[in-house]
Amino acid sequence: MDQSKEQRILNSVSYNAVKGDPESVINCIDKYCSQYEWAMNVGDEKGTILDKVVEEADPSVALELGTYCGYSAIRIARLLKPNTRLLTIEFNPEFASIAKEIIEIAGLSEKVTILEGHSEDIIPQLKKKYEVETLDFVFLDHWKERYAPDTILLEECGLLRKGSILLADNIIYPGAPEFIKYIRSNKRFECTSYPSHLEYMKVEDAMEKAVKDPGAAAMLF
Ligand SMILES: Cc1ccc(Cc2cc(O)c(O)c(C(=O)NC/C=C/[C@H]3O[C@@H](n4cnc5c(N)ncnc54)[C@H](O)[C@@H]3O)c2)cc1
Ligand SMILES: [Mg+2]
Repeated sequence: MDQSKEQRILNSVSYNAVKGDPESVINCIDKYCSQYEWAMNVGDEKGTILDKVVEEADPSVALELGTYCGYSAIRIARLLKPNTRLLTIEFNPEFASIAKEIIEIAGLSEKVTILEGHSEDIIPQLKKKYEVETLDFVFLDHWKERYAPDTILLEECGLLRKGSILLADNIIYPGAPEFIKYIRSNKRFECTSYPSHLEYMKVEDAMEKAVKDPGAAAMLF
């Protein structure tokens, strides 16, 4: 049976990237996906926006929804301080195992925990099973119709605090209209849109940042 695209991405990383060097893994995936096979990694243009928001959040505990091949997990984890961690949820077992190997090649296995399963099943386990108090940063990049229900679920599970930062990919393409409607009409979130382009393409796309109760957090300091 011939290999999947994701397996071919792993092959390229395994052959071309410098072990233990996250930047070389990021560059290798971007090169492969822009030259040979398009894949739904956040990519370098939107990845730069992701980097900036992660640096702003400076998270102790970060969550990603939709690991895929681990590209954005590596972008996030490479910026995390010592003794901080990224939890990333992925329900496709093949993608989870490929991501695990790619994250290992980047030398970031200590900082990243891949939680295999559906976000709607795992989010309610984060506090007790994964010892999460609250999440400082959440990157949403899974099925777009799950963005809104999972944001509501994060709230219901008491996982968001004053100042928690959410960042959502693909607000224009494929689009996440229910999420945008929910988050922009929710007084407790301050939203910012970052226009960009679909990974490896000239198609318009955007990312949306939503900060929970920003004023309150600001008043604390
Ligand atoms: C045909 C076509 C192709 C690409 C595009 C453009 C385009 C561009 C992009 O940046 C995109 O992010 C996307 C996109 O669809 N992303 C969906 C990403 C899913 C990954 O997350 C996993 N997953 C999905 N739901 C869950 C869930 N509840 N719990 C746990 N894991 C989940 C899946 O297992 C995948 O690993 C699409 C538009 C149209
Ligand atoms: Mg995406």
